[in-house]
This record gives sequence, structure tokens and C-alpha cells, in this order.
Amino acid sequence: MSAGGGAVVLSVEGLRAAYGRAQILFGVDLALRRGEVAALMGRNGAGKTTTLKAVMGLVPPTGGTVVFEGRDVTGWEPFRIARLGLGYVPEERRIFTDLTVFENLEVGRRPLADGQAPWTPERLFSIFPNLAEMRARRASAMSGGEQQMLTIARTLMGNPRAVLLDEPSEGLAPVIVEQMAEAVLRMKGEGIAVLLSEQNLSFASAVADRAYVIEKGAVRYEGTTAELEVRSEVREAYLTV
Ligand SMILES: Nc1ncnc2c1ncn2[C@@H]1O[C@H](COP(=O)(O)OP(=O)(O)OP(=O)(O)O)[C@@H](O)[C@H]1O
Repeated sequence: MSAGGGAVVLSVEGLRAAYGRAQILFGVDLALRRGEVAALMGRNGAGKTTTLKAVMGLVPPTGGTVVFEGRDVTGWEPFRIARLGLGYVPEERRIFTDLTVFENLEVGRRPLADGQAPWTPERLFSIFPNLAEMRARRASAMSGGEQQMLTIARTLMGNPRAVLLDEPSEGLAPVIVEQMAEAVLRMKGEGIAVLLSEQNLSFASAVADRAYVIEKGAVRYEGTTAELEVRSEVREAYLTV
């Protein structure tokens, strides 16, 4: 599938996945271009999380292809895909609660790919200023939203070129949602391509250039988030409850 614009970093074609006998994805097509933020939208149970997991190899694809930076990684083990430079931040937080913010970041450090400026805790603190203020704090003493930011920051310590973010705004207080949006935009500013799953159109519009709307395991609509704002019939069909 051609996405137009910049070079395609991640290309997903006809992706199928199932949990046992329950088929969930029926051929998902999407592309993420270099340096863009794209939103994967859809109602609860539409298949957003399953799409991200199937891309990452956490759920084995039963059909279709996942190509990352020109390499067919379909069904590879997740750690191998991550090593190629595709980061993944699940909905549930993955941090060490007994470690401080700074220590959690250090634990995430990975050797970098050729020619990339490596992330350091100091560089990350400029993207996540709220984490800078609590660098010596144990993660167990942080709010859920702060832990979510730390999870993202720790993923960046692995120097990914693209990141999959599963529902980054879910369950966060409005002020933290704003900080999260700023952090996503700063990631984009650093040249990292981001594919995030999202139910909330206002968050998606704030951060994403384009949106894919998924329902019953297939993409039903693709367009800019600005277009989605005015296409009420699409929102009513696939987004509003
Ligand atoms: N481990 C699992 N075993 C069986 N079915 C599952 C499993 N995980 C998810 N499902 C089912 O797959 C479908 C898609 O779920 P998925 O989590 O991908 O949706 P989603 O769009 O991310 O929604 P949500 O916003 O609720 O996370 C749902 O019907 C869900 O019940």
C-alpha cells in the first residue's frame, strides 16, 4: 500500500490474527511514514491493541505481512523486532517500582543503531520535563500518568526509530493528557515515527497527522485527523459509542 508523502517506515498489509479460534484481525492495512504521528482509532474491542501486538510479534500473525524499514519481520520474536528499532509501549505500565526514575531510564539503555544520537536520561528530561523534577523519586511514588510517561521514556532509551504506543491518554487526568500530547509531539520533533492507538479524537487530532479507523479487525477509513473532525458520518459509524 502506498502512503504517499515521506518514506514508509512501517508497512502492514492484510494483517490477520486470532486468539485460539477467535479471529480478531481480518486484514489490516496501514503504513507509517518517517517522522509522522499516525493514530489507530476505533471503539473498544475493534482490534487496536491486537493490531499493535501482531505487528510486534506478541500475538502471532496468521496472515499478511509486517515490513519494518524494508525488512519483512512478520511473526518475528518481539525482542528481535525491538532490536531493529521498533519500540512498543503497552497499555499497562512496565517500570520497576523499586527503582528511581533515573535508574529506570538507565535500565532501558540499549546499544544504538548506526549514526543515531543516543538517548540519555538528560536528553529525555527535556522531552519529559515533569520526569526531570522527580528523577530521584522511586517509581512506586509516582502517579499512574507519570509512570506511563516513564514507560515511554524508558522505551526511548532503546533508541527506536519508530514507536507503537497503546492508548497513551487512557485514564489520565486532563493536565497529564496535555503533557502526554506535548511529549508525543516532541518525540515527533526528534524524528521518531509514532503509531498510537486512541479512542479519543481530540487527543488524536492534537498529535496525529493521519488516522486509521478500525472496526471488526479491518481498517474502514483512512484520512487526516482534520478530515475526521468534519466527517461526522464516519465518527458516528466507527467511533462514537
Ligand atoms: N487474550 C485474548 N484472548 C481472547 N480474546 C481476546 C484477547 N485479547 C483481546 N481479545 C478480544 O479481541 C478483540 C479485540 O481486542 P483489542 O484489545 O484488540 O481491542 P481494542 O480495539 O484495543 O479495544 P480496547 O480499547 O478495549 O483495548 C476483543 O473482542 C477482545 O475481547
